[in-house]
Amino acid sequence: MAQSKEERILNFVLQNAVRGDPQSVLDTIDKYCSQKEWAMNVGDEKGLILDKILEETKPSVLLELGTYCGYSAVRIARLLNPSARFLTIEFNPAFAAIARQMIEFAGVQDKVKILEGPSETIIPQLKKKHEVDTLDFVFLDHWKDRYMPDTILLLDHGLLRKGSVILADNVIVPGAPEFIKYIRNNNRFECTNYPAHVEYMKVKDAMEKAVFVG
Ligand SMILES: Cc1cc(-c2n[nH]c(CCNC(=O)c3cc(-c4ccc(F)cc4)cc(O)c3O)n2)ccn1
Ligand SMILES: [Mg+2]
Repeated sequence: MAQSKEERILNFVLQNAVRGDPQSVLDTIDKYCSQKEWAMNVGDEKGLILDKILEETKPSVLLELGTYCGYSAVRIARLLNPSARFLTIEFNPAFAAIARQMIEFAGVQDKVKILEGPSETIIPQLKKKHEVDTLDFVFLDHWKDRYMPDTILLLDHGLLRKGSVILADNVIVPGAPEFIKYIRNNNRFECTNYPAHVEYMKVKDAMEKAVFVG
C-alpha cells in the first residue's frame, strides 16, 4: 500500500527527531514540510503567535478542533502545566492514528486526549462524557466552514466562560468569512487579528483571537 504524505511526515520525525523532545518534533516537521512536501500544519510563524497567546492565557482546560498530524497538539501541550487538560478532536481516523504516534513520540501523551469523530457530534458530549465544565482556550483549525457553527455550539452548550479565548487559524487562506463576520459583529466577543502567512508559503494569512466577555 503506498504511503500517505502524513505517514511520510511521521516516519521522517521518527527517524530524525529526538524522542521525548517536543521542540525537536516541531522543528523536524517544519523542516520536512518546508523542504519536501507542504502540509497543513500551523507552522512556526503562526505557531509563535499561538505560543504567545497561550503564555498570556495560561489555560488549564483546552480544546483543539482539527488535530491533523498532531503538530499543534504537540506545540500546545509542550507549554501546558502537568495538571492541564487538553482535548483535540479529529474527524479523519487516518490522521488521528498519525497524530497519536506523533504525540507519543514527542512525550506529551499524558497531556493530550484525541477524540475521534465530527466536531458537531463531540462538542455536545464534552460536559457529560468528557467531564468538561468550561473551556479556557479553543484552537479552531478544522474545516473552515465549521468555525462559526461550532463556536455557536460551544456557546449553546455553556462551554465558554467570561475570558475564554478562541483562536482561529486560516481566517484569510483558506478563509473563514462567515466566522469572521459573525464573531466581529457579536458584542459578546472582543476580537484581535494577527497577520501572518500560510504555513511554509509567502501567501498572506492571519489568525483571529476572540475573547468571550460573558
Ligand atoms: C473534528 C473535525 C476535524 C476536521 C479536520 N481535521 N483536520 C482538518 C484539516 C483542516 N485544515 C485545513 O483544511 C487547512 C487548509 C490549509 C490550506 C489548504 C490549501 C491551501 F492552498 C492553502 C491552505 C491550511 C491550513 O492551515 C489548514 O488548517 N480538518 C474536520 C471536521 N471535523
Ligand atoms: Mg490551519
